[in-house]
Amino acid sequence: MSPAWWAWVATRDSLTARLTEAGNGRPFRVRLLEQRLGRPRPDEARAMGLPLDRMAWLREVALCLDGRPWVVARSVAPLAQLRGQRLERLGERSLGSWLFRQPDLERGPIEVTAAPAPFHPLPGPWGRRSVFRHRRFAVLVQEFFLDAMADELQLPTR
Ligand SMILES: C=C(O[C@@H]1C=C(C(=O)O)C=C[C@H]1O)C(=O)O
Repeated sequence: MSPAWWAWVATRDSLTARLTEAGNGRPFRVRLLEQRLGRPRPDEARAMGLPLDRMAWLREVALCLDGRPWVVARSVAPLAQLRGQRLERLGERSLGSWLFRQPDLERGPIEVTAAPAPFHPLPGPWGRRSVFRHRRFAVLVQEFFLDAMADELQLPTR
């Protein structure tokens, strides 16, 4: 991985904040693609140490700068660990800006993949995911960086 992409893929603070900054005045927007209850994919259940038959709150968004998707993200929060959080009310507000305001937030190790997003057709160089926990609430956040972002920021292809 090029150092320029590593700086994005390895960042452990809010991607929402970083994208807004990198957008350099371009309007940032979270576009809600899907929000529903359902079963996580088997690899997602494994990443969270969750039995395969458990239901979760699933959310898919595109993080857009000036209307163009730069990142697509899918988040999975097991129902049993929602602890009364009203995540369905987030709508087009960023999950990140809520998450990073939570006290005692812990972020697990970041897993990286060169495979494309399994839930979205737009191509991109890298994907990553990690589990956030605060108290007993847990959410797996998976983010795939898109070619459009590489174009706009003149990043290397990989
Ligand atoms: C975890 C973050 O939240 C971002 C916002 C998301 C959303 O609104 O659904 C999803 C994943 C992230 O790309 C972050 O900003 O780092």
